[in-house]
Amino acid sequence: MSTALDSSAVAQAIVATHGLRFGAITSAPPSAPNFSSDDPVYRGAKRACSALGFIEIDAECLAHAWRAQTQRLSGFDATLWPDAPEDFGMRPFPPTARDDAFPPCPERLGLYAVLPDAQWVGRMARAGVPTVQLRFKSADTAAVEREVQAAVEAVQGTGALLFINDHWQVAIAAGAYGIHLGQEDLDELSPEDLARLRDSGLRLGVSTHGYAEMVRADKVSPSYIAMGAVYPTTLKKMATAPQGVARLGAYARLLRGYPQVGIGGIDAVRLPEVLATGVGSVAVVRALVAAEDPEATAAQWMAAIDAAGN
Ligand SMILES: Cc1ncc(COP(=O)(O)OP(=O)(O)O)c(N)n1
Ligand SMILES: Cc1nc(C(=O)O)sc1CCOP(=O)(O)O
Ligand SMILES: [Mg+2]
Repeated sequence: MSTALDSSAVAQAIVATHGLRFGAITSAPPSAPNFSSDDPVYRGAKRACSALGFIEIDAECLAHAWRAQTQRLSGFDATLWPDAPEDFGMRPFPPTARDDAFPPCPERLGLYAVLPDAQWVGRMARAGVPTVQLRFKSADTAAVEREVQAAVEAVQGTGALLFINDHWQVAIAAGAYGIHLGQEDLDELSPEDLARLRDSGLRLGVSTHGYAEMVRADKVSPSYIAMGAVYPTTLKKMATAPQGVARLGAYARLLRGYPQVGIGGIDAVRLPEVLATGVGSVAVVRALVAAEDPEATAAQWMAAIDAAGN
C-alpha cells in the first residue's frame, strides 16, 4: 500500500522507468515546490513528473492519478503510467453516454484543415478534406457574420464537416456543424451560455495543452478533444511548450472514448509519428495554406491518414 512506500523510491522508480520516453531533465528528481498531500506515492510522483518536465498543474494532476491508481490496484507499479479516466477524477467513460454530452462527431475526423477565411474553407472542402475549421480572427462583428455565413455556404454539397473557431453565437445562427473553443473561451462561458451551446445541437471541440486542461475539457463532455501543440508552431504564440509525441500518445490513451485531434507544427515528415499515437485526426494550418499545391498536398495527407488506418 502507498503508506508503506518511500516517496524518494517512488520518484526514482518513475523517472527510471519513463525518463527515456518523456525525456528526463535530471536522474535525481528535484523537490517539487508544492505538495497538497502527504501521501508518499503522490509526493514521489509529483517529484518525478516535475523532473520529467511536466508543468506544475500537470504534475499535480498526474501525482493524484498515480496515487489513485495505486489505491485502486492495491499496490504501486512504476511501469503503469496512469491512463484510466477514473484515476484522474473524470466521470465514467464513454462520455457520449453522459446526459450532458455534446452531440457525437465521427471518431476519426481525418485531415482537419484549420483555415483563415471562407474562401480557403471552400477550397479545401472541394478538395475533399473531411473536416474544416474557419479560424477567422476579427473583432468586426459584421465581418465575422459574413465570413461564417460564407463558410457555411462554401461547404454545402461537399460533405466536409465545418467547425467555427471562437464565434459560437454566430456559428449557431448560421447553422454550422460545430464549434471549436479554447480553454479561455470555455472560462468565459456562463452556465447559461453553456446550456445554450448544448441546446443548439452543434458539436463542440475543445483545445487542450496537458493533463489539467484535459480534465477541465472532459467536464463539459465535448464532441472531440484537440491536443497541442505537438511541435513548435510559428502560427501563434503558445503559453505552453510543445508536447511531443510521447506525451501525445499518453494523452491519447487517457482520452480513448473521445474523438482526438493532434495539432501544432505537424508537417509531412512528422505525420507518421503523430498517426502512430492513435489520434484519429491531425489538424494543420501552414502545411496546407503555405503549400505550393494545397489540393495535391491535401490528397497526399488524406491518403497517408487512410493508409495508417487513423
Ligand atoms: C483543432 C483545433 N485545435 C486547437 C485549436 C486552438 O484553438 P484555441 O485554443 O481557441 O486558439 P485559437 O485557434 O482561437 O487561437 C484550434 N483552433 N483548432
Ligand atoms: C491554432 C493552433 N492551436 C494550437 C494549439 O495547440 O492549441 S497549435 C495551432 C497552430 C497550428 O498551426 P500549424 O499547423 O501551422 O502549426
Ligand atoms: Mg479560439
